[in-house]
Amino acid sequence: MTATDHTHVVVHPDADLLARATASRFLLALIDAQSVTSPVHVALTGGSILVDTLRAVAADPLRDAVDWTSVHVWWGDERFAPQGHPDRNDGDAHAALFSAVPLPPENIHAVPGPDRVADVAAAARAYSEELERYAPEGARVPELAVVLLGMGPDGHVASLFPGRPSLDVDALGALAETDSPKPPPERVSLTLPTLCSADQVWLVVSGEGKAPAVAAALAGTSLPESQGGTDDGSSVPAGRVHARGRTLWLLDLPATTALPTA
Ligand SMILES: O=C1O[C@H](COP(=O)(O)O)[C@@H](O)[C@H](O)[C@H]1O
Repeated sequence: MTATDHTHVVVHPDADLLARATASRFLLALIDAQSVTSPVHVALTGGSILVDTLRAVAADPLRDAVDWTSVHVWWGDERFAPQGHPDRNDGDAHAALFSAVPLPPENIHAVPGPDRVADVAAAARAYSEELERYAPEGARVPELAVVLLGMGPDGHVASLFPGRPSLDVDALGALAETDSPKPPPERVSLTLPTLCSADQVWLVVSGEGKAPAVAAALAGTSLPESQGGTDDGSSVPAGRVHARGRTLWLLDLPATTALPTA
């Protein structure tokens, strides 16, 4: 199903197939990107289906066709917690994937936690500086080949939540969220323009609980306040992410149940 010229919706029967198909698609995208450029920058986030996808990447034989030494991993968002804290997104990704592939530790760009910087604002500043260090001459952020995003039932992506001022930050880089409606409250997120600067953004969403947010995002509308939305007609955050190249919605069947039937 095609939603617009650059936004495409792909539906898989269940969450397991969604994770495995997304994993193979991701590995092919890396192999493809490596045929024309090096290094290749990607951004990951947390969330249940994303971790299952990373586990499927580790189990996919295609992983051996990737030159992991030229892959750089960034975080779409990270919770402001010390290294090794269970709240952090990077711990899950390490267990699911990084421990299984020859990705050099220096290519994994972790967001600093309270064990390394004074506060969440300093963490966001440090991450923006790190992004700029890897950006092409004159740019603020690296060229992200693929950004993998999960989505919350309220339509949030990375740590950009409905109705929060962080959604309107128009600078490239990272921002500090100090009052996330989903715990923990302090997080660092890539800004919306940074997500949209990627060549491809893939929104990977599973489960009926997220179906209303999928439908709202694809229609460009809000959710009711009772579902964590703003009820003001503006698009849920996920619906505001449009990649420079292709935006892919990768869904399982239950996540499509609120979409209008063709
Ligand atoms: O808080 C977060 O939530 C979203 C979605 O998580 P899920 O468990 O409902 O799939 C995630 O994508 C984001 O990175 C994370 O920090």
